[in-house]
Amino acid sequence: MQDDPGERQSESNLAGTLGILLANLGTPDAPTPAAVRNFLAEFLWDPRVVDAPRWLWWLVLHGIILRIRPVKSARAYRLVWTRQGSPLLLHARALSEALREELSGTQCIAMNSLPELSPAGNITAVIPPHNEDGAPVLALGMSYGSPSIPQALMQLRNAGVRRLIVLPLYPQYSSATTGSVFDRISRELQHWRWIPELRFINNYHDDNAYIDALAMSVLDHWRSHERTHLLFSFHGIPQRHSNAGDPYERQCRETARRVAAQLGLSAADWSVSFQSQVGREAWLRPYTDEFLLLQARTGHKRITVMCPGFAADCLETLEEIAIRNRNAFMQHGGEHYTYIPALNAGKRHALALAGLIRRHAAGWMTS
Ligand SMILES: C=CC1=C(C)c2cc3[nH]c(cc4nc(cc5[nH]c(cc1n2)c(C)c5CCC(=O)O)C(CCC(=O)O)=C4C)c(C)c3C=C
Ligand SMILES: [Fe+2]
Ligand SMILES: [Fe+2]
Repeated sequence: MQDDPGERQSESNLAGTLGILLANLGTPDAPTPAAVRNFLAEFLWDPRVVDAPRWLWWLVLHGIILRIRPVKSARAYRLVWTRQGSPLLLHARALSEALREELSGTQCIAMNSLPELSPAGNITAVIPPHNEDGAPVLALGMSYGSPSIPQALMQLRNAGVRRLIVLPLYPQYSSATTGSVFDRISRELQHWRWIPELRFINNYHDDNAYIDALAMSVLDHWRSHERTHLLFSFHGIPQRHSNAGDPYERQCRETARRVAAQLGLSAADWSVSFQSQVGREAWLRPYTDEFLLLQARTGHKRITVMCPGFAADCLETLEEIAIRNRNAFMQHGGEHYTYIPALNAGKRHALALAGLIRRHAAGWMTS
């Protein structure tokens, strides 16, 4: 059990700062086989990601996968790696900064001024907590690799956070991603003496401002690129997860439907597909790579692709969609292929996430 600095704080600090934990998947520390191996060993051992029987999976993972995949994946990572490191981490850090900026005019309501606690029933009293301007404190934590979720939680705890909103940067809920964030947090909090108040954002697949930001990013793109058939490509999950009640596929399709409706597209103008499948079992269909080859040969030879499930560009969008699938599409008869970047640290994205946080902080914040 870890002692909590909060326990040693004065009465006035019981007000407690509001903390925001932005969570994402994680990425290797370097585009090398050794670093990718470390990352994959942690990631692929998570039973939410691969739910095969443990002893069998341990043998397959360590005996086969971790001997082959790190070399292949490191090669792919090298194609998108930047001077400042992994694109996923760079974009997530920039988004976190943009969100901090967006929330900087917002103040926490002190715990002891909540309506039910205030004798006067007055909720306007605002006591600035530890950070100077009273704005929430943000930390970025990854489910695998670093900065880790435990590191982010520690940062928030050291800043005096007593109320915590967790925002997994996955617009569509899936057990493999959002569920893993929850597991990682609850595992860490088992060691804390004083657990903070906690709100967990489950998904935001149909949030108006998120849909709006996506639709505007398409329009922005089409201002300087040809307007073509629009493909919404989402990361896949095993079909089995979907059959067992994971709402992911339904939420992906709803996001796409809402964006298409906002753009005024007819049914023939857009499609949905699922990318990045791993292993031999059936994943959600249609597969993005197969769908694109079919289009290149006999369907829409001019295509625009976006990946609304990725809050930040990463290996799966930059290497798989913008490079690998593009090359295959063009080599098999395709004529035009462009990729619309993820929302990343864009103003509309930060605004959408800030709105989401404000709504989930009802009673905890004032603007
Ligand atoms: C093996 C099972 C996997 C499941 C299930 C899965 C679901 C899933 N993943 C994301 C988002 C990302 N995945 C990323 C990389 C990645 N994913 C898998 C496997 C599964 N993903 C692997 C093995 C890898 C590593 C790269 C590789 O070797 O191909 C990333 C990018 C990380 C980066 O460093 O850039 C993201 C983001 C979602 C949203 C999802 C389910 C909905
Ligand atoms: Fe993945
Ligand atoms: Fe991949």
